[in-house]
Amino acid sequence: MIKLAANLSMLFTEHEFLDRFSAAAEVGFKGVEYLFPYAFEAQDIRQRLDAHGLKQVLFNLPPGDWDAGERGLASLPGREQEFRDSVEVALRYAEALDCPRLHAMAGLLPEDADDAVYRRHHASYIDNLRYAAEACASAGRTLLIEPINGRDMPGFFLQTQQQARDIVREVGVDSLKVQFDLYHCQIVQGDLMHEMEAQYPQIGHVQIAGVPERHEPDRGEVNYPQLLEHLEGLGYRGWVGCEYRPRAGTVAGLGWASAYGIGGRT
Ligand SMILES: O=C(O)[C@H](O)C(=O)CO
Ligand SMILES: [Mg+2]
Repeated sequence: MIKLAANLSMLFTEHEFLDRFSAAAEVGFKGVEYLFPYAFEAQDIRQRLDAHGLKQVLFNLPPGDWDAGERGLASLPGREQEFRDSVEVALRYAEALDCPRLHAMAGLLPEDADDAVYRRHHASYIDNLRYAAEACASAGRTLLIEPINGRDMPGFFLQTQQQARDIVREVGVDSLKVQFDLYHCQIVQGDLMHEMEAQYPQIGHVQIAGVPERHEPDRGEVNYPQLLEHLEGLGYRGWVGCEYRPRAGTVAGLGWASAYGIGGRT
């Protein structure tokens, strides 16, 4: 059965962050993900996970200066030491939270990037991902890269599924996998069933949201029940992150999730 994880950066935002864990557990979630844990002491998060029987399934490496518009460090030339330091911070939190997956956001290309700039970003990306994937492998964890659409994140370095496959192959470290976000894939290229099958061997995590509004997955362009059934038929037994902004209240919008054991008060 598909295992849904609550994305606490988007769901249950009716509550303060540390109170979202109990809110998610209350409606049946067994796994949680979010953008970043770093504003909190790891033990404060760990206490919530343990108190509510939740697994920490994913979070992101530090992204650089998020408030200044940065969206990851992995492909940024000249920021290699900062990226390596971010890997160490993320691995410390992953150890404390027993989190098996870490997402390294690629970062943004300058608007006027020419081929030479693109190649420098690509070279930094490959070197940084190799370093991080080897560090994750040593810690028994998986490093993820995620194609993100250029409408939500203009200039994001990694946007297509084929680009992600090529980069995973070029890095050549088994612990590097793809975070397959079906919302982004539909916006960038569509053809979701085909892309799912092509990506399946290197899928390390899946995320979903309704397209184009990024609300609940029960509205919009994508037939998620059929896609998730197909994903399970391929043999995927990982988590599916619910990374969407509820239309009118998190719990009120969970009707679609009852098919996956979520939504009833526990
Ligand atoms: O936005 C997304 O889809 C990613 O999953 C993310 O973690 C960065 O925002
Ligand atoms: Mg995502």
